[in-house]
Amino acid sequence: MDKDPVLHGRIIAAHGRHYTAELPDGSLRKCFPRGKKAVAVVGDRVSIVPQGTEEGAIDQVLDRRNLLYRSDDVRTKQFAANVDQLLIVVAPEPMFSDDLLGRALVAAHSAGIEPFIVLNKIDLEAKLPRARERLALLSKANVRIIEVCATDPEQVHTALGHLLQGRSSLLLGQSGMGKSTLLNVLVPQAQAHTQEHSQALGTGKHTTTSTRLYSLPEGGDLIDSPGFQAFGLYHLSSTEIEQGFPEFSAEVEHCRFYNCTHRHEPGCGVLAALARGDISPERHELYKRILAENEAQGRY
Ligand SMILES: Nc1nc2c(ncn2[C@@H]2O[C@H](COP(=O)(O)OP(=O)(O)OP(=O)(O)O)[C@@H](O)[C@H]2O)c(=O)[nH]1
Ligand SMILES: [Zn+2]
Repeated sequence: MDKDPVLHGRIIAAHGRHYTAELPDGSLRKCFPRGKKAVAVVGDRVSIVPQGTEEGAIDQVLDRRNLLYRSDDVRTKQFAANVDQLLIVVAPEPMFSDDLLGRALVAAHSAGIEPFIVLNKIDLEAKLPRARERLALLSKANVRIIEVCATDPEQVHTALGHLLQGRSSLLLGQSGMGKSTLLNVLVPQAQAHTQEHSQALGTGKHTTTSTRLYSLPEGGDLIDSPGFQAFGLYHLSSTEIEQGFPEFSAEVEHCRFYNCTHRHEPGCGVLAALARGDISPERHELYKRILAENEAQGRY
C-alpha cells in the first residue's frame, strides 16, 4: 500500500493538546504533536502525516525565523513564531502598566521582532495626556506609537491598515486594553469565532483564551493572544536583557568595564546617561528589576 504523502501547513490555532493547521488549499486539519520535537506554536510551518481525511500528526516543525515568548519560574508561554512585527495594545483606562509594557518590549527586541505600541481609546480625553506622558518615556527607545480608537472602525483602518497589510502581526495586550474590540474591527470573521468560543465555554464573556491566527482581508495575518497579567523574562541572559533596552546601546560603548552591569560600576556609560537625563529613571529601574529577578533564580 502507498504511504500517505506528507503535507505541509501552517499552525493557525493552539488549543493546548492539539492544533489547527491550515493547508495551502485553505483546508483545515486537526493535528497532534508526534513527540517532543513536534511541539508547535501559532505561526509555525509544519510537516504533517495525514491520519484519515481530517486529522494529522505533526511530524516536524520547520525552522523558525523568530519566536516570541515569556516565562516565569515554572513554565514558559510561547506566543507565536515567524512574526514580522509586534503590536502592543495599551490604553489610558484602565491605565496600562509601564512594567508589563516594558517587558513586552524587551521580549520583542531580544527576539529580533520590531515592536509598535498601539495606544487605544484616545476618545477618553481626560485620561489621554497622562498616558501619552508615560509613553513619551519610551521615545528614546525608538518605538513607534500609533494612536487609535477601536470603537471608530474608519479611524482604525486609516491608522493601522498600511502597517498591517502583507505582514504577519502579533497582537498583545493586558486585559481590558481593547484588544478584542480592535481585532473585531480588523478581522470581520473574528467576532463570530470569539462568540462561538465563549458560548462553548459557557462563560458569556469574550475573553480570548487561546492564540489564533486570522488572515486579513487586505493580505497579511493578525495573531490574537490571550491577555496577560504577568510577563516574566526568565529565559533571557543578562546580555539579552540589556539588548531589550535599545536606548542603552550607544551608552554601553562608554562603559569602562567590558562586563559592566550598569548598576553601580564606576565609569558606566549608562549611569552617566541616566545622570544627564538621557535615559529615564523608570526604564533603568525596570532594567534592574528584570536583572534582579533572573539573578534570584540563580541564572548567572
Ligand atoms: N471608550 C473606548 N472604549 C473602548 C475602546 N476600545 C475598547 N473599549 C472598551 O474597553 C473594554 C475592554 O475591551 P475589550 O476589547 O474587551 O478588551 P480586551 O483587551 O480584549 O480584554 P480581554 O478580553 O480581557 O483580554 C470594553 O468595554 C470595550 O468596549 C475605545 O476605543 N474607546
Ligand atoms: Zn555600564
